[in-house]
Amino acid sequence: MVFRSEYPDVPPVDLPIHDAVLGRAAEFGDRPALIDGADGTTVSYRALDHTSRRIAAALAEAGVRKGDVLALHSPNSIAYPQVFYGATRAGAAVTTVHPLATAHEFASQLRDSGAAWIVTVAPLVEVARQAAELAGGVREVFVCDRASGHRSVQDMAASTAPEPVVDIDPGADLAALPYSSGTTGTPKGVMLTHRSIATNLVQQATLVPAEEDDRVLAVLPFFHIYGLTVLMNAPLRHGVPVVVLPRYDLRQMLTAVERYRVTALYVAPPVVLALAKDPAVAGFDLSSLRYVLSAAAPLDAELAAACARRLGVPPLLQAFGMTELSPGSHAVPRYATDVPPGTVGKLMPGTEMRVVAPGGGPDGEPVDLGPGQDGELWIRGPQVMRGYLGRPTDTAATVDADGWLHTGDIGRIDADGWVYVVDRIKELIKYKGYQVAPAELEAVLLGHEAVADAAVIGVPDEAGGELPVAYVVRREGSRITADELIAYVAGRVAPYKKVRRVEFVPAVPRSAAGKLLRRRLREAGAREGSPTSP
Ligand SMILES: CC(C)(COP(=O)(O)OP(=O)(O)OC[C@H]1O[C@@H](n2cnc3c(N)ncnc32)[C@H](O)[C@@H]1OP(=O)(O)O)[C@@H](O)C(=O)NCCC(=O)NCCSC(=O)/C=C/c1ccc(O)cc1
Repeated sequence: MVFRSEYPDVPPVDLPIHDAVLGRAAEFGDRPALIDGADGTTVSYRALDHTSRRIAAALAEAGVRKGDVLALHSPNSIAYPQVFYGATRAGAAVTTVHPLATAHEFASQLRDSGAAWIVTVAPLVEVARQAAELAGGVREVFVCDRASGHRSVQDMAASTAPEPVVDIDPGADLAALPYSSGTTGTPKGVMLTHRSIATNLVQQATLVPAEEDDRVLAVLPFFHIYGLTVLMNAPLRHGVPVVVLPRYDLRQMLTAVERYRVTALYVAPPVVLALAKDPAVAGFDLSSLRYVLSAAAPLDAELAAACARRLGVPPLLQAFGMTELSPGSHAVPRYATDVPPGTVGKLMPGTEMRVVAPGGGPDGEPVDLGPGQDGELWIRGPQVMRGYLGRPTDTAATVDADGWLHTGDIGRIDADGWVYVVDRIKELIKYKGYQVAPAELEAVLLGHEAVADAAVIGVPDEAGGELPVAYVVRREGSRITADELIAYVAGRVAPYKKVRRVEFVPAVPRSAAGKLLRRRLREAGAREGSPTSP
């Protein structure tokens, strides 16, 4: 049984992403496109369009060619979109890098993506240099600000080189190459074409349209597809100013909402928790807010209601998607009334969904379920990724021959077309809306000489959503402590991936073939209530 969107189809947007987003920049002219939420520096639409063209010219002169991959390694800033569209105009695909990635993590991404160019910022330039050295193949490291020995994007924006003429095929050429763990394993490059991202903008805007006088706050990171598309591409396409913050800090966020009269807040559940409960919220004038949308991780319905009540905004909107969906497949319509609590919304236009029984029928064939029944959500539409870069087996395991993306999430649809996500079959841990791949942490733990075996699972946590917890089998004779192992892992991974607790066990569950059975650990934990209490 295939569920179809109730909205009229949208035609695919066959434009390069910079044209899809900045096509009306001249019309928007001097209107602010980007406002630095910390110091108020403003970039107009005209200036954004102009600088992105000049940066493209300078990148082309430096040697960037169509098909190259450029790694963008920076917290949110008003330079970020300028570099992004500059790179795509030069024909490059942008692989976005977490600013807190370790040099090793960054080097893996550089190697895997084949990136030849890096754009970073002065505080991170050392890590970028190390990563480039480890990976090899990087031709130049640029900076958005200033760092000696590196060309600055600020100077490149004044380049007099000719703007490159690049023939982009929107349906085939990649605009972005974010990394996602998908349903299993370690991070993989998600191939998103110009067309998949641009079309998803239209799909999304059908349900959550921008108003002429909206102001969006970009506090979530641009390096994730949520930030890149919903906070950067989407508002800029409609002439809406984006107030940019470098990182999440509750007071700084509230100050920016008050000062710049922000109307739309796009967040993840940990921010909803703070908005609902933190005493600081009461000290700010947040009356400009018209709506709050939460995505990236499951949101508790009562928490959502408490947040809306406190802020005096309509019930919180949710959206659902994943990096592999450019990123959206469902959203609660901005102006809908009578929205049932807890729903992630309705199918976006041009999007189909199946709800499939996990495990399938007797021969493993998919068994479709009807409304009200819980199953794995399968999605098909123009927003589905082209695949994982260089990984045909992983791609085939995620997007089947008929184009259905198997999300790894369990959900259901009700008789009115509202969709709910209730569980997850993929083994990925979601910490504050960030993906943490258990296999990656297990590999780090197994690299320690005192560790004979290890398994990592997520356990529920109010503030983080889920916390990565490790079950470790010590080598005979070893007396290593939990704290020592926690510190060992923390020294080797980005902070959001830290193992938060370690339990020593005699063995971790494995199948006869040696496959780790993480689900067994989770089930054991659920039976005991608190599997990991110290
Ligand atoms: C704003 C959050 C929610 C909370 O921020 P935070 O509490 O400051 O923590 P961080 O997560 O930034 O940092 C992790 C840790 O690193 C630490 N950290 C911080 N900066 C430092 C430092 N410079 N040195 C060292 N340590 C540090 C920080 O203190 C923290 O430590 P700890 O408190 O122990 O966890 C942040 O986690 C966040 O942005 N999460 C969202 C991630 C995200 O965008 N995911 C999207 C994936 S794509 C997706 O789901 C798509 C959805 C979608 C679907 C459909 C649609 O239509 C639209 C969208």
